[in-house]
Parts: sequence; structure tokens; C-alpha cells
Amino acid sequence: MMQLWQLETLLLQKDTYLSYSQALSYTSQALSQNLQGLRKKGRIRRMSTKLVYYLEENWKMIWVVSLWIMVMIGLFTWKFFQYKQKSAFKVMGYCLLTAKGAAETLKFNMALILMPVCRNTITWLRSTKLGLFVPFDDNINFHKTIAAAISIGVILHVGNHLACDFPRLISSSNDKYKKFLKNDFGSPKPTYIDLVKGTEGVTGVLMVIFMAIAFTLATRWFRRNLIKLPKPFDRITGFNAFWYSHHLFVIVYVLLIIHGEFLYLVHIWYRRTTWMYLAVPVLLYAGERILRFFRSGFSTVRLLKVAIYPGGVLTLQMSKPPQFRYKSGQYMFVQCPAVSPFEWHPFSITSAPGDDYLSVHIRQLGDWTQAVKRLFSEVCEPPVAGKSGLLRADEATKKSLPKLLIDGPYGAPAQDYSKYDVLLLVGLGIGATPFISILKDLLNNIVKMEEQADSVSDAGKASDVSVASSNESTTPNRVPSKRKKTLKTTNAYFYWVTREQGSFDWFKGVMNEVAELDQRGVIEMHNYLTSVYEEGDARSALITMVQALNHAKNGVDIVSGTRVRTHFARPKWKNVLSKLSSKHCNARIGVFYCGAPVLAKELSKLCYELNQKGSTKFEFHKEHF
Ligand SMILES: Cc1cc2nc3c(=O)[nH]c(=O)nc-3n(C[C@H](O)[C@H](O)[C@H](O)COP(=O)(O)OP(=O)(O)OC[C@H]3O[C@@H](n4cnc5c(N)ncnc54)[C@H](O)[C@@H]3O)c2cc1C
Ligand code: HEM
Repeated sequence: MMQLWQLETLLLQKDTYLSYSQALSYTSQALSQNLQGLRKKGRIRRMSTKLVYYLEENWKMIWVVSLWIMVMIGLFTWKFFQYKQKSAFKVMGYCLLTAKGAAETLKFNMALILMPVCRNTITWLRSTKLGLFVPFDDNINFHKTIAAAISIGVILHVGNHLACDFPRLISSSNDKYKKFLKNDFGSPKPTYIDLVKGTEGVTGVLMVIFMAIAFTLATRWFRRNLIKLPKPFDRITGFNAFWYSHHLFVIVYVLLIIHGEFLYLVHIWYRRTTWMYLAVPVLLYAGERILRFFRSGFSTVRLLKVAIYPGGVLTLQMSKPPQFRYKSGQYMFVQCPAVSPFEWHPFSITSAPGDDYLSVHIRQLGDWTQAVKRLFSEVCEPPVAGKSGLLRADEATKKSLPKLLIDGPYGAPAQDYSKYDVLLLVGLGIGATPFISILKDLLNNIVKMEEQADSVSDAGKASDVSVASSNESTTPNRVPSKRKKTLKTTNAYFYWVTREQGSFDWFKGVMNEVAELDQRGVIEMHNYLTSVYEEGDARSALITMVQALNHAKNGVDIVSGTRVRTHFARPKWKNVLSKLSSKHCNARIGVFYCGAPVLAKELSKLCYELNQKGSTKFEFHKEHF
């Protein structure tokens, strides 16, 4: 940096007179301008980093949404200019063109909105090459975004007709009416009431009413019961109110087809297109519902074991129907007719594809889950005194166990775990469930791989070792499939974050099972108890140190009594990911998270930051229920 004496010499050399104080003020101005420039540059760099991060993380969603918006703009513009040629435009003006443009997007969106909720089709598509380009995990968000576009379309369409072009029509002079509108609306000139009470008007008004009810009850506040209405209206909120009111859309679709057949301003030659837009999606969705109906009707399962753990978690183990093939990480719907013959609730499958049973872990939350727990508590053996509080269905009581129906399996983000070299599985509370199956499946495959390696090396062909893919049936003594895939995953790290140790009980059995099978130490398991001590508390640090020493010495954790390492604070995710990055150079690490959205943001950002630095590549996937 330039010294003051240098500045003075410079100024004197140039025969300029400047006092020290002036020189100082110029220098500080220059410095502050420089600093501002640097800050601006820093801000721009930070903004561009954020933009790049956003683009890289969301490119799948960006192209799908851009395409969708472009199609809507195309349809709107096409219809807008088509109606500009009509004589009615001379009287009804741009209101008519906007209403018609909006109507075209409505037809398209009412068809498209069904696609993201065709669960079976999506489950199949996500395992095809399309899964690489289309963000199937965001299907429900896309469904809601289309619903928002439908709301805007309805406002533009209905608003322009009712508040603008109908009034223009009825207030038009007789000459203008005869010249431009008589062919379309007949003689005499209709009144406002005539226009609204025609088939088009009545079907339109009914659609708006039904949609308003269904849209309101579908919002998060009503669906999640965040708005409490006074009695007796309290029953019209919550998931069930959302679910039943959503079926008003069946009537809306019927009305929409009728509405599209009886349009004003269209003649015999006019091609009615509403049914063309709707035909394929409506048939596809109807096919899905029919499939679900028949499949679930035949999917009554036999209960094998019921356990209720102190953390308020119920485990149901049931027989696996022969046609039920699934991948770890997927979920299924469960129905218990004794509780409600109409309600289907989704639960992650916690058994591995190779197990000869199906299992789910159910946390007590609302009416249905509590009613199921009550029901099973009544029919099961009480827990043996001093034991873990387990309820078991013994041979005698099994006969009277309530009936269960299942439907599925359905795809979820965690199902693609097998394409990664290393897995980091992070579950918050009940969010551990999709990972139980993955851990078990991973071990089943590793054990099988070792068995196959043994048998192949016995035969002197050790170079050819491979294992069956995770979604194939994996019974222990199975003859190795001819179509073999190599197991890519070499290591898994499981982080389970819970508030207190009580919740650990239901998971202990699973952890023990995993630890027992995992002779080679492929899976590292950590349990973080966040409500015991605050982060940074000396007691937490001390216990963690004692734990680490004990673990190093005996390989067993003092708190859990298993190989699971217990910690008493929130995990420091930056450290966790950095360690993995340096331990597994060049590896592709799949980070799977299931829990509250706050941590999802942090993990996703950390993955991105570490991807910029090292050769290890992290890919983040999230799920929330
Ligand atoms: C893909 C997926 C996987 C899940 N896996 C598990 C799991 O492994 N273990 C577990 O304990 N929970 C899981 N859940 C959550 C579980 O479905 C709900 O806790 C349960 O349905 C609550 O029902 P309820 O009537 O007792 O509670 P309510 O108080 O009626 O509902 C609580 C919340 O649960 C959701 N919910 C309720 N009913 C349904 C339904 N029929 N379909 C979808 N969501 C509903 C709603 O968001 C609602 O706000 C999962 C959810 C999803 C979407
Ligand atoms: C024209 C408008 C809409 C139509 C035709 C429509 C239709 C549907 C259909 C057919 C399903 C699938 C149900 C199933 O088979 O499981 C569904 C699910 C869903 N819809 Fe809509 N919907 C509309 C608007 C909305 C709106 C406005 C919201 C919320 C703001 C919404 C939120 C949802 C959610 C969250 C689900 C998933 C339920 C679940 O499986 O957990 N929908 N919708």
C-alpha cells in the first residue's frame, strides 16, 4: 500500500499543493471505494455460487417446470389469437380472449394434475432411464404447483366471463349485437341470468363451488389440522376431511366434460377438445384405482408378530404375499378394517426384500395410529414383568388378531441406495424406518456375497464373484441367479437422531440384529440423543470421551450395550461429512435423509460445498413424513 510520504512526494512532483489532511481524505476515499468494490465483487461471487448451487441441485425440476410453463404460454397464446379473429372480439374485447386462453390452460392442467398422483406408474417409471431426468420424488409438489396454476386459470376464466365479457355483451347496442353476436347467442339478446343459468353457466358455477371446498381442505393448515374449527365443525378438518373432499374432483371431471361440450361461441364445425385432453390421464388414473382396489382386496395378510415398544412405536410383522416384490426404502399402504374400512395409511417397509415376512414400524400420532395400538394391546399378551415391554401375539391369540390389508409397494427416494459406493443414512426419530430395511438388505447381500465367494473359490473360480440385485428375492439357500449384479456399496454409516433414549428401545432389536450379522464392520451406527445435555455441555463431552474409549477397547457402547455409538448432543454434520470425504476419496456417496425439512437444507448445502472441494461426490436425497 502507498505510504503517505510517497503520496506527498508524488503530489509535490506534480506541482500540486495538497495538505496532509486532504491527501488523507483522498486516500481513505480511495480505500473505501476499493473496499466497496471488493465487497460488491464478494457479494456477486456469493450470489453466483448460490445460483450455481440452486441450478445444480434443481436442474431436473427446472427443466420440467420450464417445459410446463412454455406449454401453458403456447396454449394460452394460441387460443388468445384464435379468438381475436372472431366477431365476438369486437364487442367483448380482450376479456374474452383472456378467458378463452385461460380455459385452454385449464383443460391441459386438469389433465396433467392426475399424472403425478398415478403412484403405480411413477413407481415403475422411476426405475427406468427416465428416473435420471425427471424428479419423481417431487411428484406431490408438482401436483400442488399445477393446482396453483389451476386456481389462477379459474380466476382468469371465471372472472373475465362473469365480470367483463358478459356485462359487455348485455350492454352492447342492438346494432352491434346483430352484427357481431347474433350468430353465436341467438335472438333475442340474452340477459345476464340467461347466460349464467345455461348448461355452461350452471356446470361452471358448480365446478367452482366443489373446487373451492376441495382446494381449501387440501391446504396444509386443514390437512395437518393446524386450524382447529369449533365443534361440531372440528370433524371437517384433518387428513380424512382432505381425503374425502378430494373425491369431489370426480364430480368436477364429469362437470368439466359436460361444460366442454356445451360451449358458447362454438359452432357445429368446432372441434371440442376437453375430452381429448382428459381421456388418457383420466383412464390411467382410473386404471390405477381399479388396480389398487383389486390388489388390496386380495392382499389380506396374516399377522406373525406384534410388538409395542415404550417409545410409543408399534411393530407389525406379517406374512408376505407371494406376488409382493419390493425394494428396500419403499413404502406400502396398510388398512385395518376393525379401525376403519376406508382409511389407508402409508408406512415404510422395514423388512428386507430377502426376509420371508413384511414388517412396518408405526409411531403413535393421531386417531388411526392410536386406535391400531389400542386394538393390538387388547388382543396381545401383556409384557412379561421386567422385560422390555414387548407385547407378543402367541399361538392362541394369533387366531383372533385383527385383519390387515396392504397395498403396494410404492417408490420412495431411498430405494436407489444400491447405486452408491458408500451410504450415509440420516434418520430423525421415526424417519429411521426406511433405513432399517436398507441396512438389513445390505447385510443380507454382503453375507450372500461372502457365501458365493466361498463357493466360487471352492470351485476355483474366485474371479467371477457377484451377488443378486437387492430387489430380487434373497432366500438364504437360493440358487444364484443367472442375471447377476455386483454389489457396489462397500460401507454404510447410519446416524439416528432422537430426543431421548426411550425411543431407542424399539430400534435396539434391529440394531442388535444388524450388528450380529455385520461381522466385517461394514456398517457404522450412531445414535444421537439431543435432549439429554445441551451441545457443548462439559458432561456431554466427558461422556462422549468415555464412550469413545470404551468403544475402542471393547467395541461395545456403554449406553446401548450394542455396537451402536451413543452421543449426547446434536451431530456436527460438517465434521461427519468431511470425515467421510477424506476416508472415501473418489467414492460416490449417497446421502439419504428422512426427517424435518430444516436439516435437509443444511445437509444438502454441505454436500454441495464438499463436492466443490474434493474428489468424493455426495448426492443428497430427502424424504419427509
Ligand atoms: C411415504 C410415507 C411413509 C411413512 N412411513 C412411516 C413409518 O414408517 N412409520 C410411521 O410411524 N409413520 C410413517 N408415515 C406417516 C404415517 O403415515 C402417519 O403418521 C399416519 O398416517 C398418521 O395417521 P393418524 O390418523 O394416526 O394421524 P393424523 O393425526 O390423522 O395424521 C397426522 C398426519 O399424518 C399424515 N396422514 C394421516 N393420514 C394419512 C394417510 N392416510 N395418508 C398419508 N398421510 C396421512 C398427515 O400429514 C397428517 O397431518 C409415513 C408417511 C408417508 C407419506
Ligand atoms: C383440480 C385440482 C386437483 C385435482 C384434480 C386433484 C386430484 C388428486 C388426486 C386424483 C390425488 C390422488 C389421490 C390418490 O390416488 O391417492 C391427489 C392427491 C393429492 N392432492 Fe390433489 N388434486 C387437486 C388439487 C389439489 C390441491 C389444491 C392440493 C393442495 C394444496 C392437493 C394436494 C394433494 C395431496 C397432498 C395429495 C397426496 C395425498 C397423499 O397421497 O398423501 N391437490 N389429488
